[in-house]
Order: sequence, then structure tokens, then C-alpha cells
Amino acid sequence: MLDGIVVLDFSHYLPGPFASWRLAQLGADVIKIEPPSGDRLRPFAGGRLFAAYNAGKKSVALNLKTEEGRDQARRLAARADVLIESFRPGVMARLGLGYDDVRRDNERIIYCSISGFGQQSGRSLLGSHDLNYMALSGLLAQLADERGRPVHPKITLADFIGGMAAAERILAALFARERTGKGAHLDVSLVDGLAAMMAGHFAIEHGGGPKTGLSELSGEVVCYQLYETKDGRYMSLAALEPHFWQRFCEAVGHPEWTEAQWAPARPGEAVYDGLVALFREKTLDEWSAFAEAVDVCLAPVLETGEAKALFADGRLRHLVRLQPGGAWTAAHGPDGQWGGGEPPKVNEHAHLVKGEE
Ligand SMILES: CC(C)(COP(=O)(O)OP(=O)(O)OC[C@H]1O[C@@H](n2cnc3c(N)ncnc32)[C@H](O)[C@@H]1OP(=O)(O)O)[C@@H](O)C(=O)NCCC(=O)NCCSC(=O)C(=O)O
Repeated sequence: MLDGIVVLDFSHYLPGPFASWRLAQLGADVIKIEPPSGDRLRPFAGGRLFAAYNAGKKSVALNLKTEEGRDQARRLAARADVLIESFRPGVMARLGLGYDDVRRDNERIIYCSISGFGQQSGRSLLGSHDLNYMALSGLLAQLADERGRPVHPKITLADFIGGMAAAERILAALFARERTGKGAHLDVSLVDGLAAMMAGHFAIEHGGGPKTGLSELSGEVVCYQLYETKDGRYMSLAALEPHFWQRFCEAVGHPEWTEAQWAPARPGEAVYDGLVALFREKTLDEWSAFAEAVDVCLAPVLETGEAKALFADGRLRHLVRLQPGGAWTAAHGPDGQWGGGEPPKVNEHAHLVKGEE
């Protein structure tokens, strides 16, 4: 779909590389501009995290603190369709690679600046990371334990939501460019991505409702709840529609619970206590088999390796990649590597600039 679209990606860590990875999956040609020391993500987890989101891209190492490096970057930018950067606001302009600099040679460029708090806000110039965005957007407070303490998630949600938002804006700008012939400067803020997710919570609270969003979805009712199994694992029951709940109650031999779909999920409440006891009668595997046999919106809470196995053997839909020509194929190799092939080595594609000299 994006065959022939060239994305020049100066970004580090996760949000920008995730955005360009999504575009690469749609067929774009992504060239990473890395400092000679490489993307800051490269050293973590033996390079595996970097590999997951950078496979299929090209790497050119440029020292942008030298005139030669900046010159080469400018020449690449003059030929690119999309440029992504995620430095602190002002960094690219100081390097002579800001939007106005690049636009002079390439007025069709779609220039995407990813930042924590936008290019111009009270916090714009402060450094920040994913945990800060989750904290400030109100999202982290929604991941609290029973005592109200925020739970530190083991995945960086703002980075990925922000990366998706960046890819979404880039696609919209490419579409607009088809109609107008004009490029654009996109100001994507990672905290904004989370604010979009929080819009429903903000609206409910603004209208005098709870600060925890919709109570039907926030763990307060028996039909939409996590239950512990005999082997200490958890099942997610999400029987929101009355027909699923009724079918569940009948399938587990408790048709008398049908009327109690919205009963509170509190110890001491008869139906809740009954469900807790019921789920403890079977193991995760036994409940998983039940969930595949009976259509009631029930699914096991899986660990990483278990989930990966489900994707890998096709029982969940594969993460897919669009190949030139339009065929969809699995985006991960047999060794469990995700993203469609090997990641580039630092400066593996140096010829992309040398060829021009
Ligand atoms: C992540 C940061 C806090 C890191 O801050 P800093 O370490 O102070 O970096 P800055 O971006 O301010 O500046 C980068 C500096 O590197 C220089 N620079 C950059 N590329 C090059 C190359 N190729 N060659 C030479 N020098 C280079 C650039 O000129 C700047 O120098 P000087 O101008 O001389 O300083 C910030 O980049 C930032 O706020 N970015 C926007 C939001 C973001 O990406 N957040 C992290 C998401 S990942 C995440 O949250 C997570 O995984 O956790």
C-alpha cells in the first residue's frame, strides 16, 4: 500500500520506531538515521527489543554534529516523503534540520515531530518518558490495586499508543497531500495519545460519574470480571450482553444466576462468592477448553510465551505484513522474531548517502 514511500526516521527508543515499523509493514521504505553509536534502544535486552520494532528497515549512521553529517541528512530529507523525529523540541532546528529547513528543499515533506508534551506547551522543553505520560494523563491512576496504589505496568503504553497516533497522522497527511500537493508538520505528543484514550473517563467524571470510568467495565460487576482458577491462574469473563451471560450461567449449571448479571463483584455477595468458588474448581487449561467450546466471551489470562504460541500456530490471527504485490504474510520468523526479518546493523546501508557523493 505504501510501496515507493520513503520514510526517513531520526527517532530513538520506541514511539517513533514503532510508528515507522507500522509504515514499513504497509510497504514503506524506512531509512533510520542513527548516531554512530546507534539508536539508544539497541543495547537493551541483548538487542531483542530493538530487533522487534526495527526489522526490515535500513540504517545510515550520521554524526549530525558535523557539517558533513548534516549535509548528508539534508540530501536524504530532500528526497523523502516522510520524516520522523522524536528529540526534545528545538533539537532538529539547532541541527539545521527543522521543518522550515527541510521544507525549503522539499515542500511535499510530511514532517512528524513526536514529543512528550507537544512542540509548544508549558512542559515542552522538559525531558520525559512513558511512565510520566501515563502518570500525567490520568491513565496510571486507573491501573491501581485494591489499596489505590498505582500498578506499574510491564509495557510502555504511551510509547505504543503514541507511535500508532503518529502513524495515523502520517497516513492522513499522505492522503491530504494526494489532494493538495502540500506536505505538513505534524505535532504528535505522547501524552495526547493517552488523553484520547482517557476522553471517556474525563466525560463520565465531568458529568458527575465515578473517576474510574464505566462501572460495567471496571471490575465492579460479576459478568465482567477476572476470576482465579484452581491452579492460581486467572480467567477473564466478559459476558456483557445478556445472551452471553445467560448462556454462561446455563453452561455452568447455575441458571438461577441469570437475573444477577450486574450484581456487585464484592466478597459477601452471594453470586460473586458462587462464581469465585466455581472458577476455583477447574484449572486454567480446563476453563480454556470450556471457553473454546462455549461462546460466552471467556478467555484465559496468558503469559507472554503462551500468547506468542497462540499467535505462532495460527489460533489467534497472525500479526501480518503486506508484501509488495499485496500478499499478506506472517510478520515473524520461526525463531519467534517479530517484525519481518533481521534488524539492520548500525550503518549497514551507508551506501545510500555515499552513492550520491
Ligand atoms: C527522550 C528525551 C527525554 C531524551 O533527552 P536528551 O537525552 O536530553 O536528548 P534530546 O532529545 O534533548 O537531544 C538529543 C541530542 O542528541 C543529539 N543527536 C541526535 N542525533 C544525533 C546524531 N545522529 N549525531 C549527533 N548528535 C545527535 C542532538 O543534537 C541533541 O543534542 P543537543 O541539542 O546538543 O542536546 C528527549 O529526547 C525527549 O523528551 N524526547 C521526546 C519524547 C520522547 O521521545 N520520550 C521518550 C519516549 S521512549 C520512553 O518513554 C521509554 O521507552 O521509556
